[in-house]
Amino acid sequence: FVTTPALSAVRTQRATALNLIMTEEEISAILSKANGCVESECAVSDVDDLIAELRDQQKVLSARLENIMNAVAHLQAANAAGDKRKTDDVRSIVKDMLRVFTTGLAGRAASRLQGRATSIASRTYSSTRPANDRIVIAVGGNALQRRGERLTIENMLKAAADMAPTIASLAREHELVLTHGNGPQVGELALERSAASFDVLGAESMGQIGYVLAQALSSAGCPTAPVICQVVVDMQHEAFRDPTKFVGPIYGAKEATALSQSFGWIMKPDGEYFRRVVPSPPPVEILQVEAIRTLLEKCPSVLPIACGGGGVPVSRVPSNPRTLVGVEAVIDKDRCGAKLANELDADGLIILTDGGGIWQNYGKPDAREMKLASPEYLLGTKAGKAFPGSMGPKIQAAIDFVQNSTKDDAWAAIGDLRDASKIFGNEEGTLIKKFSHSNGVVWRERKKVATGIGGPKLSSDQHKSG
Ligand SMILES: Nc1ncnc2c1ncn2[C@@H]1O[C@H](COP(=O)(O)OP(=O)(O)O)[C@@H](O)[C@H]1O
Ligand SMILES: NC(=O)OP(=O)(O)O
Repeated sequence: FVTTPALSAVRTQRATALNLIMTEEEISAILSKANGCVESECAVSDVDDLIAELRDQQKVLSARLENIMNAVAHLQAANAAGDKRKTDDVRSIVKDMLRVFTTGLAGRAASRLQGRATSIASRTYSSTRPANDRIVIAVGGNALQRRGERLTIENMLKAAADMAPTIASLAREHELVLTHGNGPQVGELALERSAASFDVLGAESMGQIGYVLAQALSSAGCPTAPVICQVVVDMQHEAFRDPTKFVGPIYGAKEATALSQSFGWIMKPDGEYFRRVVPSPPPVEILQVEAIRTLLEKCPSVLPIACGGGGVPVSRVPSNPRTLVGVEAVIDKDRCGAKLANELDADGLIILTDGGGIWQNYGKPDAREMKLASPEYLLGTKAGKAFPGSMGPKIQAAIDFVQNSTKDDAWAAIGDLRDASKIFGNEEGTLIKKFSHSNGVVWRERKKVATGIGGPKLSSDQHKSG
């Protein structure tokens, strides 16, 4: 922009083009500070004032630029479907983009208030949810590593790049915190360095995954701040006597016995194969929660990535509780995500997997998927207590979040990452919230057998060692 009074005449003639950059109000705020400075002695305080004004404007312009980049990413994604794209959806995105250009310049205060909520939003999926909910989204370690593929950084980057537009699109509409699993990755790191302890390996996996997600999300127009979180656990918890968390690859029976004898690993069956298990105590205290809250409140355009891998497990030394020590464990990221969501007073918790929602009689011919379930219903079925396989901790996390929330309409959802946008309208996945009719459960009509979407997870689909 130009900082001479002559600008206003030019501006009147080319109002539309210039208004896309700065409003009259914003330009005059800068001009008045600059003119005041030039007309006086340019005192230190005057220049400081001008600098502060310019910095403020710089932030506003960066946010606008980001909105435009988001619009481009969103339109590209919508247009990529070619002949199969839904024209109504594309039109709705373009309308939202127009709204950004016409209402997004209503002055600095409005722009700050709008934050991420109205930056650029496709509202195609939010018809049943108010925009700008505060939501914690948990993605599984398996979402970063497609089943059947080797766990390499290259494959992780590819999986993250596939996932990023979905998360970026939700982040434009809602106030998100992203958390992620680390089961496959932390197990792989443990294979490389068997002497390292799981707190350190956990922190390393968080750094690795946080970086990969940050890179992919940034390319999708969504700036992030990965935070390495420490999470206090109770060393007396029974989880230390009965390790349950699967980490790393699968092995055949002979290989598993040999590894157990060589390294003292505890191996448990996972389907027809075996996998290493480590203790997984519940999270008691998330030490960086205030930092995450501050990020949400002060930097609305930045998406915090927090409590990855359930956080680094630490315990307090009983004789000096300020002193922390690392713990040999891997916390479940869904349970930690639920705690994080409660502590941030979130509206929702979404747990994204590479399967569907919650199935009854999972993997059997008479399987059916829950569309809507109340926490009470889930607690009363084996789902809430001893649901087999990996779904148990997810269901428990959803129940914990909804029941511990101070909000009556708090909700949790479990579904496939690829269906993330449809989860909001309850078109896909399972929604968990308080309700009393229909005995606390509504079944999804159309899917009859859980052998396609949400079908049984075969161990042979998982990544193998090496
Ligand atoms: N009752 C069930 N309903 C749906 N999925 C189930 C059920 N029981 C086990 N699963 C399996 O759990 C998987 C999700 O768990 P997991 O792979 O551990 O998730 P993450 O993505 O967090 O690593 C689904 O893809 C599905 O194969
Ligand atoms: N820490 C954790 O729960 O990781 P996964 O989701 O990958 O199992």
